[in-house]
Amino acid sequence: MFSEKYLAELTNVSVKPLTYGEQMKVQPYLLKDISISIAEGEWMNLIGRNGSGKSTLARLIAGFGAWHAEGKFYKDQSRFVTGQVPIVLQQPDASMVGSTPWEDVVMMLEQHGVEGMRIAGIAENALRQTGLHARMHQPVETLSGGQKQLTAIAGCLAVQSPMLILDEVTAMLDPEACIHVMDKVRELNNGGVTVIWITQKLEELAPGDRVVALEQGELRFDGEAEKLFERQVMSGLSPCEELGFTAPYVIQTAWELEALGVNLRPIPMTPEMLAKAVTPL
Ligand SMILES: Nc1ncnc2c1ncn2[C@@H]1O[C@H](COP(=O)(O)OP(=O)(O)OP(=O)(O)O)[C@@H](O)[C@H]1O
Repeated sequence: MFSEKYLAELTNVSVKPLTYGEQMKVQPYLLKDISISIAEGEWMNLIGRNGSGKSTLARLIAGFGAWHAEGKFYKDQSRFVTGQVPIVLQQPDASMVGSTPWEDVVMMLEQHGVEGMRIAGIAENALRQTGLHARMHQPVETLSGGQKQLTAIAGCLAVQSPMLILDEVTAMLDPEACIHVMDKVRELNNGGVTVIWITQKLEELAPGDRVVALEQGELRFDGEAEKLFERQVMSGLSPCEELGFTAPYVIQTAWELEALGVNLRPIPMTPEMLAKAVTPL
């Protein structure tokens, strides 16, 4: 159930590329007729294949980008200090400007015109929130990819954005770092920060999460993660399969069990949930 208080709302939004000619013929729209609302405190996963329009949608919500957009777009400007939503990108080095996490966050605050006397306290707090406090003076080149991503996230938190957009931030991290970054961002979300989590890894979806799926710039699914994986009676396929995504191993196992007549609804999304669902009471 999504809250009534929207931070951003798009109604029938379409985006056309700025360049015309050949590109317009192959791809007249980058996004087509998108209606979507993002409630305060929500965790929204945005999924889709390469080129489906995820980053375009993220940049539109964030307030960056150069295209022709049409339709209605509302953002609660009173909640965004700078009017823009910070985006953390896939490449850990892309967002680092300082030579240590401390310097990076301080520079972010200076850029946003935060009063000098307040900067140290805010920076320290943001680095503590992301678990980087003990490493805040460590040279950037000695930080791991995950620690760099957490530094970028700390910078976003420091400027008090009520929303964070994370664009495939775990794509270049090892499995342990992925879990660490994900846990930290979940913690921030539990504390009230609205999160748009862009991913191609469906194992990152958690039970009860909202999932929004794009295909060739069009909205193809907006609902709970469990529904993405539930096979329909008529077609025998789940929205996940219809969209051509590979389901996580635990979901594929659940489908096999369902085919054998085991009733598994809601569909178990973790190995623990699956084990519990098939264990006789
Ligand atoms: N400003 C622009 N002008 C023209 N075309 C653009 C522009 N921005 C993006 N595109 C095109 O729009 C399509 C969607 O790109 P986008 O980066 O949003 O997809 P994506 O789902 O994030 O892909 P990926 O997973 O590969 O990052 C692509 O075909 C891309 O080339």
